Amino acid sequence: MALASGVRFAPRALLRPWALLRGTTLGRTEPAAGGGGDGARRFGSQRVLVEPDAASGVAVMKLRNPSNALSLELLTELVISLEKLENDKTFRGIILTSDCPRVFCAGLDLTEICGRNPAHCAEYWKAMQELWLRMYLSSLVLVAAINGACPAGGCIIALSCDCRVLADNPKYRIGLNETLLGIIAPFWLKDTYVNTIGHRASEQALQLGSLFPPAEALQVGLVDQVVPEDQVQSTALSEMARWLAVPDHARQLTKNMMRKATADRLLRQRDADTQNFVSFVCRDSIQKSLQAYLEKLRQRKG
Ligand SMILES: CCCCC/C=C\C/C=C\C=C\CC(=O)SCCNC(=O)CCNC(=O)[C@H](O)C(C)(C)COP(=O)(O)OP(=O)(O)OC[C@H]1O[C@@H](n2cnc3c(N)ncnc32)[C@H](O)[C@@H]1OP(=O)(O)O
Repeated sequence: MALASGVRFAPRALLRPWALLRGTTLGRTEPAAGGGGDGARRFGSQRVLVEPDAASGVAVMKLRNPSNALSLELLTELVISLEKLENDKTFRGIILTSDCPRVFCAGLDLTEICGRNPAHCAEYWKAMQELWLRMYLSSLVLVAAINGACPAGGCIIALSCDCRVLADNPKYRIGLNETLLGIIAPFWLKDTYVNTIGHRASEQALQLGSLFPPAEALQVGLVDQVVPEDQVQSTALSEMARWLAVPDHARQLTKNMMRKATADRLLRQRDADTQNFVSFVCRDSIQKSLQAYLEKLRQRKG
């Protein structure tokens, strides 16, 4: 499997991705609902459903994990689906959206870093880096159709797309709220934020752990459009058409020119970033606060 980073990254899950997917449908195709014609074959895995439309060259990728928390399995399946579409010259764009009601993506799956050993935390963080690198540098047009809450790691997934359409629901807040959980966004999340909303707005939002409701997210430039919930998909398709109207080679080279320095910064320090992450999250104090936070989330549900 070609990796965004070259040779250094080899987490067990990605060296043996199919092992994680035993019993799932990844790689199998089936007719899309209401489809059946050319390009209407969907494929997917347990946690990622892909509905490709060969005629338009656009695939809709739907996340369907509980709360779409970014578990190691979800990260792995996302990378595999992305790679599959990148390698198929039929496709020029992906609309990324959620199949879970009210949640686009709940961010890092905290159960992957709470009560786990350092080796697992390292494997998990490398998978997170890998997904970000692949999405951020993807040659395809990525449009996020954000149809639910989008905190922290969820916001990063959205920020690594080229364009964001958010449903107009005050509960669907978006932002990097790490500080409120007592954790610190690593430099590459910070860089992605700065690249999108500018330095001053990022400085404020990161320190305060702001989660922006739709109107404010639009105002600060975190999303490109806010539309009624039932128009998120159609607006994402219109945005996609606008981006696909540009010749691929010119758009791709321009994207690379804009993003490469940010990605290279992580590539240069990937191991150190992993070590920082692991030593930070494995601290007793951080483990205790992660545990308390997870407990609060579970109780809130009941
Ligand atoms: C100095 C060096 C520094 C180095 C770097 C160090 C650290 C950087 C690292 C970290 C970066 C972190 C980024 C993150 O992404 S942290 C995760 C942040 N996410 C959140 O805070 C979201 C929490 N979830 C929610 O607010 C709600 O669940 C949500 C609004 C998303 C949905 O609400 P809803 O009411 O629909 O669903 P719930 O009933 O609350 O949840 C259902 C179910 O899901 C569980 N769950 C939710 N989110 C998570 C999660 N992020 N991880 C794990 N599990 C999650 C929740 O507990 C429920 O579970 P269950 O009861 O059904 O078992």
